[in-house]
Amino acid sequence: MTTRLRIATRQSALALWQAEHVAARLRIAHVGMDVELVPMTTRGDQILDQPLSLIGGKGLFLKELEVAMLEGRADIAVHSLKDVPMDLEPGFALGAVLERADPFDAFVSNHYARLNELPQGARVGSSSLRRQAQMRAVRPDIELVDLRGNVNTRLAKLDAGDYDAIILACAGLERLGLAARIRSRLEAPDWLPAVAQGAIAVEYRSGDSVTAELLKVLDDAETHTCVAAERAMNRRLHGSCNVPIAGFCIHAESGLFLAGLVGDVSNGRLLRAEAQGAANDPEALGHQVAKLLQEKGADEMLAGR
Ligand SMILES: NCc1[nH]cc(CCC(=O)O)c1CC(=O)O
Repeated sequence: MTTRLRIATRQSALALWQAEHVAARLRIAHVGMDVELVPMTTRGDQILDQPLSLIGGKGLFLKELEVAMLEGRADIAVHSLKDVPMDLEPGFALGAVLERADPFDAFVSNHYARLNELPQGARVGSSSLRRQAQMRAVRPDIELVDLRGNVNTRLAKLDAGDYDAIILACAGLERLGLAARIRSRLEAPDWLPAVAQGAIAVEYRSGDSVTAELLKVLDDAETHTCVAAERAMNRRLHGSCNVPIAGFCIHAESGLFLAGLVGDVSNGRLLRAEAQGAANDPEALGHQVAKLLQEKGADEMLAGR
């Protein structure tokens, strides 16, 4: 039996919380197992002065962790699934998707309780094209200002007075004990989250069947199914980094329900589509919603035409 499992993780407070959470779950599930964190810095963490889309996208947050697994310095890596590219590097797979936390975005401000209370021309910080496009759609008057860095850095910039409000994921704030910063939720169906937002995933070397077996206990089937539909939609719409795409799937009594959205940051135009599908084929539903969006012009919008 494997007695030791090492978890590669980024060193942001959120990443460490998530890795610790997975470690604690593994220790409970596999009594006597020695579970350790292997914290490391990624290129995505180092380059903070440029938009992610220009420096190589979300994969930058995974690379160093994958190298650690290849070199045998770690056995698994823990990620926010929304930061994981639609196609993993060859030789890697997701061994578990944990039960989803609050999937929605949070409106965070020291002066205003909700989006529609913001004065004309207020400054809102977010570097997410998805958040920017939806913001532009509901409030074309808002001045969108770039804001990168980890959750605490972004809150510090808000508190310094650089912004009237910022948009963050509820899940990240809750995990860091910062739920009190959530002034209101930006909820479906009006405002859609990033594909897989709120879900934590565990990556491993796909040949490592021993580790795969150990991870199974962490998997939440319902979350896994929903994020499979969302990620299938995103993959079909093409997976280039940080695109203005949102998607949210729920498991209703009658099956899966997926809502998708593609936006244009320059003018706040949004394309929306939704469909229902069978719970045993989330990919088919994802592809169906992607097709509906493409029929409305998603490809042209995403290509900037
Ligand atoms: N882009 C960074 C990131 N990746 C995952 C989360 C939140 C946690 C989650 O979605 O599981 C965040 C912070 C944010 O968007 O506010």
